[in-house]
Amino acid sequence: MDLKFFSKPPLADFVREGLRPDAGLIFRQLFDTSGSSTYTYLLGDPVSKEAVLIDPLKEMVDRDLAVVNDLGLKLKYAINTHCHADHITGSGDLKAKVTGLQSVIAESSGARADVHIKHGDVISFGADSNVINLEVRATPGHTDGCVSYVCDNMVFTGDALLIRGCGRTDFQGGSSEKLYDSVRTQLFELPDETLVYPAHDYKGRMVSTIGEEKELNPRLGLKKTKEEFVEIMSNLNLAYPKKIDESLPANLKCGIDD
Ligand SMILES: N[C@@H](CCC(=O)N[C@@H](CSS)C(=O)NCC(=O)O)C(=O)O
Ligand SMILES: [Fe+2]
Repeated sequence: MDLKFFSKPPLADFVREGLRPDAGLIFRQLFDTSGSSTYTYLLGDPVSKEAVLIDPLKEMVDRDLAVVNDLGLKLKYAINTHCHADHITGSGDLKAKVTGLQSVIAESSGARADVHIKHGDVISFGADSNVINLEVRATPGHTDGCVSYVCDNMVFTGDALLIRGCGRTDFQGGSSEKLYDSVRTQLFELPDETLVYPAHDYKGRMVSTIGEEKELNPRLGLKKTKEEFVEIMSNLNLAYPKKIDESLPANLKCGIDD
């Protein structure tokens, strides 16, 4: 086995040790089987029980809240990596169901939210003795308002970097040149062991590492020049997401029905 690609399993029975040896981090990766192949991530502090969801879906809010309730967690934020084109965010429904919950998205997305974040900001939750930080890194290119969130040895990349792929760049102000620069300067600069958790996978894969993607990503791994990447992206010929016409307007309003 090539040890270069071996990383310590991030989860011990889904409770990761290491962030704080005495406390850890509650972590769940939840998958939408209804069509969008979206991953929603639940991160929680076992001490204070404060928790956040990254990229919740409207259709899956009840599933997410069941997990949150089972674990005795209190949701503080519904955090979005970008204004999604293929599904409606669960942020609006979560706000309606969870008192005090705040929605989060990048200011540059142009979408409505309670909290607008930008590159360099830090989103914090958890107890004073176990503060869990998400560092915001702007990773535009799939959309202009895409951000990734770094939490200790994990990065939540949204649609900027997918496992052995990346987000498309043919709508929502997408730019292949920008995406290449974002991945190279903001994501590939992270340690190779950093675990990559994307917003989607269409082939059943769940996690990768920065080291793997640098070596093996067929679109923008280190062997690819920007020119080669732009050429690849201009020939993807993907069909538009089926729900784009309902998703974009709804997500610009944070998924809240007027
Ligand atoms: N078939 C799906 C949409 C698939 C798609 O376009 N996915 C996006 C991410 S959601 S905006 C993407 O960037 N894909 C990149 C790729 O290489 O697949 C649907 O109809 O919803
Ligand atoms: Fe997207």
